[in-house]
Amino acid sequence: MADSSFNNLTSLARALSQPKLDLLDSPDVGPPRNTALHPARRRKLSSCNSIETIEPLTSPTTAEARVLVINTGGTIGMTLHDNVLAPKANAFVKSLRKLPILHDEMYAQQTCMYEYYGSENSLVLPLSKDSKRIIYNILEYSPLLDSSNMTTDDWGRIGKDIEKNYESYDGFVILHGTDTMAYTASALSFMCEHLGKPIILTGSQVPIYEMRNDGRDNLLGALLIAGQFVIPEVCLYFYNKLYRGNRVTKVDAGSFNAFSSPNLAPLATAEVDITINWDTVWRANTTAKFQVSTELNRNVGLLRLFPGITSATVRAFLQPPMQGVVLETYGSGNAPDNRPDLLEELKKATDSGVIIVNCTQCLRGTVSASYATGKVLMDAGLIAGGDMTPEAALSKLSYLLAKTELDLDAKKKMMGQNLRGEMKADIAGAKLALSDSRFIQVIAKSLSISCKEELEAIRDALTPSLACAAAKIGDMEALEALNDMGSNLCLGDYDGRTPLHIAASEGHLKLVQYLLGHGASVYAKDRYSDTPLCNAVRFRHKEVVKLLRKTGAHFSRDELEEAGTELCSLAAIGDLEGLEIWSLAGANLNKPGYDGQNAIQVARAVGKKEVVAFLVQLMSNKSKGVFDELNECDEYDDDENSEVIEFTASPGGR
Ligand SMILES: NC(=O)C[C@H](N)C(=O)O
Repeated sequence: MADSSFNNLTSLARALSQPKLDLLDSPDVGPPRNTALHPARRRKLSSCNSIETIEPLTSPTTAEARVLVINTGGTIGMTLHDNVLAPKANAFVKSLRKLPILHDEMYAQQTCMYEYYGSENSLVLPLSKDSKRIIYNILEYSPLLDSSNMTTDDWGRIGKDIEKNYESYDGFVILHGTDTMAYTASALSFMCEHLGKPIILTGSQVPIYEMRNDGRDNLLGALLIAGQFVIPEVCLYFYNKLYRGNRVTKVDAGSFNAFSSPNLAPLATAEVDITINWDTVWRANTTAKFQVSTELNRNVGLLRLFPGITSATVRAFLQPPMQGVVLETYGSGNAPDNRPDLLEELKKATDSGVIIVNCTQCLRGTVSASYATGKVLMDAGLIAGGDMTPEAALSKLSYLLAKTELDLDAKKKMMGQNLRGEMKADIAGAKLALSDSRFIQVIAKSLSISCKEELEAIRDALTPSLACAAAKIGDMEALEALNDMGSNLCLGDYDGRTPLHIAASEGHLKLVQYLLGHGASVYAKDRYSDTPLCNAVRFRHKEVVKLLRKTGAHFSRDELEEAGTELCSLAAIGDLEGLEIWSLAGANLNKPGYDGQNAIQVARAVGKKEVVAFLVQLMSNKSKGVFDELNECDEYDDDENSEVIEFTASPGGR
């Protein structure tokens, strides 16, 4: 095992022995820019009357992040009517505006936030510990629902709204009642394909309007995580913990600590600090774009076994139009093996094409075929649901059964596979243990370290820089070795620059592809708020830009605003390559610059006919949809390192 770990020290040595270490002399490291307010906002700001008279509220290192909050209802926004709790419309935003921990009115006024983002539903958190401002917009549904009233249509509505707003926000928070939150979280985790940004469901047990409540903390924690960390998962945040959404279940109706994730440790804990368990975070490992599949099949159900259940009950439950059932069995997936009447009903249903998944009634643990009483269910054609929660198994069935492009066998196969971290992956696919790595062994020995936590701390301290060094020189072997020893290839260096930023800056297409296939995020921002796409554009790597765009990378609203001025400058100097790459990256060629003229007008004004012709050609190609061959992926697909994985992914980018 040790041979395949990081024993290829030549590549490490190569990476480390570069005369000048990558980031220090990297051309993309410039003086810190003022990311507090983008120039477009600053321009607006200068037109605000009050600006001369106020103290600046932002430091040069403050960055802003944007989060969309979708308020679907739930106790968090309820009030008492006739002695029972029910949702109250149009009250939530007004109430938050009066809470200083959830809204900084002074910042909003002084930075002209409302002029830029709209005044009705925009709010901003106070400055975070990491000097970030999280601006959030609340989209309130009508009617607001107690989550007991929600259906699959409501899940579809949430999915569509996320898809519609995906490029405008860094993360999403869904306010939702707790009663069916685990179902919605599970369903969204499957519906959101190739997800690259955090979607966090939260709510509360006591309305936010009451003096003692858990709603404020839950909302604040969810906003801080959604705005500050690229966790590309559908999560659930409650009582200081962030969970994977498809691993949770509601376990307590009367406690603030209402949810449990029995088979998976939390993804993050919010204590003195917010600590992310990056090793557990699930990554799409894909070069495909985010999309939401809102088609769900409603002919699914949950059937809980109990001693003495009659075959008539089972038969009635399995009648058409039923197409998929989660059978909640005893212990490690057991059912009576002395009840041929029951087993026959199950077998008849699976033979006729109903998918039946075996999940345990126990809160913790997995189904296995260790008992004769478990094996009979396999023989009856049931699919082992591993350690999935019934909520996850049900919504997975609903999602897969709606996929018209899959035949029954493919659906059955995928039911037993891990698609979004909802069940434990195959042991056979497990990677090296950390302590198997020779590189880590050598360091641990020289530092007299033996415990796992210290080993992990060393790995996490060293490997981001090593991975960036490898990315700088295009050393694929070193990256693979780092990946094999369990390193998280999405972590950034001291400037928050990830290996993907570096590979994109250097134009190492193969490495960019490898990193995207191993959990790297196109949405990672360095301390200057630059993404890998910004870097690839800046250093003119056309193929990298295409691949990043294909994976869903996009400019921010501010960057798109600024693009007009950049395009005008490029047009004025006749830089055709620059114009093409900005266009490839998604810039609107018609966008005016600071003086109101667009690139074509500037080119005409300075007499650059070839630029005018080039821009006209680019625009007409773009409008015909043939412009950038973004959908032509042969170039990437036939590469043996390419992993365009449609549905599966893995934790920690491995
Ligand atoms: N705590 C809550 O949110 C419970 C409420 N009945 C709901 O699920 O909407």
